[in-house]
Amino acid sequence: MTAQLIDGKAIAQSIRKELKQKVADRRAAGKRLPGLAVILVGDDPASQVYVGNKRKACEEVGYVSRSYDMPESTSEAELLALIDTLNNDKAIDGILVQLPLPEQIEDAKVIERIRPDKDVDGFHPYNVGRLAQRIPQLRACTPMGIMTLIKSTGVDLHGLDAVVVGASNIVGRPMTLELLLAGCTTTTCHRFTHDLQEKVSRADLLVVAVGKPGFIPGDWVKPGAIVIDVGINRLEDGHLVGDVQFDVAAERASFITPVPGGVGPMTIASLLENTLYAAERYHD
Ligand SMILES: Nc1nc(=O)c2c([nH]1)NC[C@@H]1CN(c3ccc(C(=O)N[C@@H](CCC(=O)O)C(=O)O)cc3)C=[N+]21
Ligand SMILES: [Mg+2]
Repeated sequence: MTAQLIDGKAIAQSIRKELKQKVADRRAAGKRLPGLAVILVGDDPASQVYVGNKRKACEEVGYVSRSYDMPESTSEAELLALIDTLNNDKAIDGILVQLPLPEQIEDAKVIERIRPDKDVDGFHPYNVGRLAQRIPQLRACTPMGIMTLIKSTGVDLHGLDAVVVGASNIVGRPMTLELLLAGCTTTTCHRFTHDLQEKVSRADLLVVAVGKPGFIPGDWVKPGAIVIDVGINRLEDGHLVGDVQFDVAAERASFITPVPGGVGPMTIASLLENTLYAAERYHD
């Protein structure tokens, strides 16, 4: 392998260490602990793993972590009522509603009900709009964590051709906005894109978030490119793999993220950063 691994697990760990110190400083100054409410509706096993990791990370850094587990049958009105309560709760700086939600609940309605100053996922149209207008406040966690990973390489991003594969509201779109803000020339690819290989193979910086194991063949990667793999796909044998064919891509890339231990832990680190930001900027 010629690429350098970007160790998301280690970088996330060092962010948590810094946050833990900041929480200790707050405590010493007689300030309140940051508080995060994590809501899980239903019993999707992957969601349970992610939410468990978020709650654990919260406790590690010393935040108040409140958990709400609601049944699959929860109505939209019941979930909105809980959000209203948490919106008015002075001990809560951030509210995270784990996606996907059961089909009787409209995601957009729930996201828009969360007060923008408690939207630590950065999914509310207010916060997305702030990023689009290059005055970000709370930023979507996965793209924010990826920017931290990319910055750790020390590579100057100005003028790089960046290609994002995937255009979801939670990763692809805000990712493109982040890269644009950082000075890249951005291309966003999606299900209607013609000649994906041609786009991917001219990327100096490639971010893939499609959720299909090995979707991008390694030999599409431009020699020297930075490759960020957001996919977390569990194979039948229990193995986790990304959206990029890792072994071949790692022979060509300059830097590459592993799966697991790349983007996933950074998503959680960014959530914790956002929660402290919300406390300090909006609620102190
Ligand atoms: N409202 C909301 N906010 C989210 O941020 C959100 C969400 N909904 N729904 C689902 C996605 C996915 N996501 C992950 C978080 C941590 C890992 C993570 O910890 N990954 C570990 C491995 C985890 C494993 O073993 O499966 C790693 O990559 O090393 C992965 C994925 C947050 N998401
Ligand atoms: Mg992720």
